[in-house]
Amino acid sequence: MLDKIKSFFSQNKKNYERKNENNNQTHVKEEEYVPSVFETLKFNIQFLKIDYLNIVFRNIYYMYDSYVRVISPFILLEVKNAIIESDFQNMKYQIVKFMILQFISQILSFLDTKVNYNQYQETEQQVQKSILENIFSKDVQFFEDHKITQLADTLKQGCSYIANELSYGQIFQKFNLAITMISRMYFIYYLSPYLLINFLVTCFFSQAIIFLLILKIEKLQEKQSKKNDVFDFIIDDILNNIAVIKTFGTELKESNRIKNMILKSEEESRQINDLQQVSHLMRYASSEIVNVCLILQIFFQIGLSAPINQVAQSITDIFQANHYGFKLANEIIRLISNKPENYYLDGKKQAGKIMQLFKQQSGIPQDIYYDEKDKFSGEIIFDNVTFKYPVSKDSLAKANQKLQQEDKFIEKKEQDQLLSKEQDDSQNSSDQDSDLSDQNLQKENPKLLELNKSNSAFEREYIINNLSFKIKQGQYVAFVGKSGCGKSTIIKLLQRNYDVNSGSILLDNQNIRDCSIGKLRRSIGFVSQEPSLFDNDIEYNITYGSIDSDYTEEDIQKVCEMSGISEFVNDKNRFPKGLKTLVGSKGMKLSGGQKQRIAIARALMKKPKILILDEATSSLDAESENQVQQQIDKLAQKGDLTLIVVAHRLSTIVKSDKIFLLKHGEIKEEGTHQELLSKNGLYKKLVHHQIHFQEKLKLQI
Ligand SMILES: Nc1ncnc2c1ncn2[C@@H]1O[C@H](COP(=O)(O)OP(=O)(O)OP(=O)(O)O)[C@@H](O)[C@H]1O
Repeated sequence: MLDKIKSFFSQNKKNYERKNENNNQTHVKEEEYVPSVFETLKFNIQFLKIDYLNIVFRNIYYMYDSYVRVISPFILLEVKNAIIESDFQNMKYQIVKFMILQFISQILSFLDTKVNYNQYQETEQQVQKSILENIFSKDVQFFEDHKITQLADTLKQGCSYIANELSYGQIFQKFNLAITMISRMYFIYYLSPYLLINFLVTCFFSQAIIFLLILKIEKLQEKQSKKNDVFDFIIDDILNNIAVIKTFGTELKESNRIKNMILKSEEESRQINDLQQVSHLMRYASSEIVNVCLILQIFFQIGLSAPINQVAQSITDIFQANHYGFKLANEIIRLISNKPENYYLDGKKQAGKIMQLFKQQSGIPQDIYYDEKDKFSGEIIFDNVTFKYPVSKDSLAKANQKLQQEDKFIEKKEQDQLLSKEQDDSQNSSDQDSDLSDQNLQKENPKLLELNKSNSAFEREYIINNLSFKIKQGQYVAFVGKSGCGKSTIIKLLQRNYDVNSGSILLDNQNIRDCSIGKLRRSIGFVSQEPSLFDNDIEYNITYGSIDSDYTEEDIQKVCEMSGISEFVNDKNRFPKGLKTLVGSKGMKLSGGQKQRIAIARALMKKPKILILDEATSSLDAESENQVQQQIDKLAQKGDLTLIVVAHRLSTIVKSDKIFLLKHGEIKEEGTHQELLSKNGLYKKLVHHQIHFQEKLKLQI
């Protein structure tokens, strides 16, 4: 029988695996970390804010409640005996005692719910704050390795999980449940020790069968939850790229992709549902079987000598105990089984995700508290810098997934050979084989690549090679070069998004590795090619750059003039609300040029010492670009700001003090526009190329 059940499961498993072979997952999920119960407890406890009054109250309540639970069946038995013996005085006394005990219990229970709720909320807020601070402390590499939706998920679900685990209710309720279970068992023992033995044996036997079913359900649920993560990721990707989907008219393609995923997951849900129904049925049936066994025993052992109403009451109490007996049997079976990871699996996984988040140390320490006034003056030195991008976890996971698939393929080949040899015994061998392949996938594969270990599969090429240059304070410099030559990488290194592999970057002669990252970031104003705006009004976005709200109306007007915002925001027809106009999600209600100007204003509000414009005017039309350029030139003339411009359109940088021409991460030429032209080198070629291209365009028009 057991073999049949096993082979039914293994057949299902094989079908399931076969159906999933064609499911190409675009997103690779990190291995889940499942901590032990003790680890989880140790981790959770750090968030516990101890409120002694609260603990004392809850302790009293649960002690009292446990006492009532223990004593109640005995009082009711007393009442019955009093009725039988016609001792009405005692009967009245027992009934009043019982009612008072229950009444106090209800009042305490009401107060307890209130106290517990407050405790839960406080803990949840505390956990939220800690997780958020932890996320803020991560460096850029971390966010390249993690999906934002998954982080948001961890933040939301993790908080409620920990808060729930830590609410005193949970801790004491478990204690309370244990006392109740023991007291009920004692009551049955009090009636007859044989009754207790029968009760425990039948409970354990039925629970063992149900446990097997639950294991299967949990495994399926785990697989489904992994699929759901991929599904969430794809939905997120689709929504983020909705404009692309609309432009390419690929709605049907995407909806088919989702439909296929839903169909596959529906199949799994159906399997889970079927198994759950069987398990419910078994649970119900086993409970009834236990009851019948016990009733029979009562009639044959106690019933013959005891009055009928005492037997009836015993049966009622035993039915109640039945429920607790099942619980106890289930927990014990789970603990003694070799599958401890299935014990409170969901909760532990939640804890595991948060623990991983806390364990991962940020490569570059991120200090979020700093002195606003402490800024660099703006002198920059790159001294023999080399750099290559670190290997991302995603590419590592993808490579490892490939290795695992290769292993699985070899494994399958071996299995097929085995199967053809042992055709007679095919069901049993397929069962073992599928188990084997699953275990092999999970066990540590020595071939799997590890992060931070050099491996030819991941050798990245150097993007920056022995780069040295100096930018004086207040200088206006530009970086030019072909796409992919490393211009933006230099900017990222200057902001210490990544650490250099060798050499050093100095600001005011201080290595940026040795100074606070807060000071560095507050000294630099940065405008990227595609600025990201907050879903709020224009003013909020502009003033976002000012940390301590230390600005006046004039400051706002000044940066609006400088960045060319005044020009469009004063148009009362199109912007009736002026600076209070909402920009929409990601600034979608504004044109590319308008967004760009807001980003420039935001960077200027920060009062930086170094302003970096990375292709910042590329999305502006010729007229707007010219206007913004004039403002940039004015800023540069003032000389109190070091200005670094990355530009493709060379016309925008002719006025710069120095131009660096890059090729493969190396400076090939440097000097002013005129100096470089007279060199007759790469820069001149680039200029000629652009002039030629523009003239060609004009002719076509
Ligand atoms: N986060 C990253 N991880 C891995 N490689 C990267 C990353 N960012 C950029 N690269 C690679 O580094 C190289 C230099 O990129 P970079 O953005 O610095 O070029 P660029 O000169 O600014 O190009 P463009 O003018 O097109 O913006 C490119 O080959 C690019 O693919």
